[in-house]
Amino acid sequence: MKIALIAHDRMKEEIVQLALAYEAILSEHELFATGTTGQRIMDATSLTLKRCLSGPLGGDQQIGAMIAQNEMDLIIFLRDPLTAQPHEPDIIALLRLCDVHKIPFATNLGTAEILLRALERGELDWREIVHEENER
Ligand SMILES: O=C(CO)COP(=O)(O)O
Repeated sequence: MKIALIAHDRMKEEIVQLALAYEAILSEHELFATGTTGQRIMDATSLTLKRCLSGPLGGDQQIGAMIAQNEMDLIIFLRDPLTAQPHEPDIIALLRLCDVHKIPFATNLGTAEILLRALERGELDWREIVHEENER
């Protein structure tokens, strides 16, 4: 599965802790991240992530493009609910595309943990069927 991990600055420590706690599960998947988030996770874990640009420089849009092509299977995006972001339109666009393609999307730690446990139990395997149908 292709999983994107993204966090705003005030949430970076949370996503690093999440990646550490779920490293074994995450290591079985293809991981993507926005620039700084990806670097922080790679510095703290043994995970390898494909890093896009930093969010404000277009990283959200790069991940959004993958979602638009229905290539992304799970998004964990720990958004900062208390700080305005200069690239808010990119963030909203990413969210909207997840809804268009029915991609599981977590915006906080509570939901992120539920989704990662569901992933471990194989409850997101329906995404493989979506990919097979897209290839036809
Ligand atoms: O701004 C972001 C998401 O909107 C995250 O970008 P960075 O991971 O580069 O900080």
